[in-house]
Amino acid sequence: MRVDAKDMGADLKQVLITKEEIDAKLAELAAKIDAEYAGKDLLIVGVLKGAVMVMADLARALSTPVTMDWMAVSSYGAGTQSSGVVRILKDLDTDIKGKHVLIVEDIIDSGLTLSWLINNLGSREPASLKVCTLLRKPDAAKVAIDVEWVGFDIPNEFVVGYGLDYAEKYRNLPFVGTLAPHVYGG
Ligand SMILES: O=P(O)(O)OC[C@H]1O[C@H](OP(=O)(O)OP(=O)(O)O)[C@H](O)[C@@H]1O
Ligand SMILES: Nc1nc2[nH]cnc2c(=O)[nH]1
Repeated sequence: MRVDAKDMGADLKQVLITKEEIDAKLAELAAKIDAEYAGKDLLIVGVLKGAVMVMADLARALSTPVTMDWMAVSSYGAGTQSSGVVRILKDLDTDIKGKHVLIVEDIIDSGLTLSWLINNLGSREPASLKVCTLLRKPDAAKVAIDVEWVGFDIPNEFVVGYGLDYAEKYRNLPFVGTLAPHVYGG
C-alpha cells in the first residue's frame, strides 16, 4: 500500500508537489541531461540520504549510461536549520579526476551544503562538475550557486517527503509537502 496524504493525518499541512508532478519534471530534466552528456561517460553522485529518491528516479529516466556513487554529508542534524558546518559521513568510492560528474541533490536551501560540496569535489579535478536538484528555495539562499538543472523553486518553508526527512521520518512519502507546525514545535 502506498503512503498518501491521508495517511499523514494531522502531521501534514499541505502537499506542495505531487508524485505525478515530480515524475513529469524528472523526465523533462533527464532529457536535458541526456542532451548535455551525449557520447560522454557520466558519473552521477547522490548526496545521502535525502537524494536517494531523486537519484533512483532520475537515473531510470536517463537514456545516458551512467555510473553511480554516493556521498553522505550532514549539516542539519535533527533540526530544521542548517548549522553551516558540513561533515563528511561517507566519501566517494570513486576517484573523479578527469570524469564528468553530476551532483544530484534533493534540495538547495541555504546553499551551504552544496557550496561546500562543489569546492570539495571541484578540488579533485573532474572533467566537469554540474548540479541537478529537485528543489530549491530562492528566498533562503545564503550563497549564490550556479545550478544547471532545477526541478522546482519552492517557498521558504521546511518540506518533507520524497527523500526529505524531519528527524529521519517522512522520507518515504511519494510527494513533497509541508509539516503542520505542531510536529516541529513551530
Ligand atoms: O542548502 P542547505 O541549507 O545546505 O541544505 C541542503 C541540504 O540539507 C539536506 O541534507 P541534510 O543535512 O538534512 O541530510 P540528509 O540528506 O541526510 O537528510 C539536503 O539533502 C541537502 O543536502
Ligand atoms: N527535510 C528537509 N531538509 C532540508 N534541508 C534543507 N532544507 C530542508 C527542508 O526544507 N526539509
